[in-house]
Amino acid sequence: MENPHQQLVSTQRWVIKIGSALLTKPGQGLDLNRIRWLSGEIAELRRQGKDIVLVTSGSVAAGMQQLGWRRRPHELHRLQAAASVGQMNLIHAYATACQYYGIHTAQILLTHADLSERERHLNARSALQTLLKMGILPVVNENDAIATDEIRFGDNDTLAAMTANLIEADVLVILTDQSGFFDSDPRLNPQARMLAASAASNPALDSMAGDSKGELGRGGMATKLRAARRAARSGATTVILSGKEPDNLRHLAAGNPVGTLFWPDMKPIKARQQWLVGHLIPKGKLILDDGAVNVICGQGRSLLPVGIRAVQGDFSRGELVICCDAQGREVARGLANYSAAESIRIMGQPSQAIESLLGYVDEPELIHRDNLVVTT
Ligand SMILES: Nc1ncnc2c1ncn2[C@@H]1O[C@H](COP(=O)(O)OP(=O)(O)O)[C@@H](O)[C@H]1O
Ligand SMILES: N[C@@H](CCC(=O)OP(=O)(O)O)C(=O)O
Repeated sequence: MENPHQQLVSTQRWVIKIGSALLTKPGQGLDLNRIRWLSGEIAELRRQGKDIVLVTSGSVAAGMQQLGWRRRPHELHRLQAAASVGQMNLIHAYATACQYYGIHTAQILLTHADLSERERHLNARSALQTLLKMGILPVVNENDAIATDEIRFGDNDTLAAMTANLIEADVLVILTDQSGFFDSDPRLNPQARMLAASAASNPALDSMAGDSKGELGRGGMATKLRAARRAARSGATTVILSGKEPDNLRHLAAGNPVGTLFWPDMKPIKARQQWLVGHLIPKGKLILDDGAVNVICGQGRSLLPVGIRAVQGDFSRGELVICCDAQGREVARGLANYSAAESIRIMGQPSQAIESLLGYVDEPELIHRDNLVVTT
């Protein structure tokens, strides 16, 4: 591809994520100046006709400064307190900066649970779509005040990618403190070289992305790479870009080669299946024999109990499970028709035996093909 950035010129719907590393300095709260000029850049993209959803970090750092805390706390209840205090300031900073450009802003706070429950997922999507239609800039963050480990996105890279899936964005821009994605962590290796572009699924990228991060960041590059791959599932192109250089967003919109671009090279999955694999939390694992792997991956068939060799975890009927090959590599995800205890009793057996083994039969398949998504 000659200049893969060129394809961004004609794109319409962008999710832009602004990370903690960019917005805050340890102990100094929010960088209001940066919020102001980034808002100006976003205003310019909107003037060019793009629909923008902003995903922003910064609530914990802002709250820490207001509460006079010098170190990011580790205890969940103190993080929740800092985030609740800081979120007020964060949203106020964006609202004020955007008002200057005549832009109305709206706050959307999400937890993983909001996106994993189908009805709430659809509600979040329609809320974002309505705001975009009305010309309002949605400003999204994790609802840290109520997020426990069970329902946490964990880092805003994941939240931004899920938001991109949710609204089927064309582009996900991850603004951070580095100019792009390097072949090793530039914080640790001064010789590291930045990549201009890559296919999102390129396996060589895995060993390049370090998990080191700034004092206030959560994910490092590893979560950004995972976010790029997640966004690619709904067909989005991701760009990791420095949010420190004025005009970077404008350059990007003009098709200039700034940052590192990851183009989607996997087949896009339908909206419902995306929700299924991307938003639900897996509750267990099924280990399949080679025959079962071949028919579900190669022929798009349902998974029958006869192809199961082992069952792990504790899941109920209707919950998401990961399907792995005999080597433990994930090959698919899907909604189980039987609980973990029932699956153990019927594994390795033909479907006709389910009734005699359990005393009842719900479905002949352990996972029906409509509820099964191949993920390799
Ligand atoms: N391959 C890599 N290329 C660029 N940065 C990397 C890489 N591996 C690790 N990093 C680190 O990731 C950091 C950015 O992640 P993080 O601090 O979580 O930022 P943010 O708060 O913007 O999400 C960089 O400052 C850098 O040290
Ligand atoms: N929701 C948190 C942000 C989480 C976080 O730090 O994410 P990231 O910017 O990806 O490192 C906050 O607003 O402080």
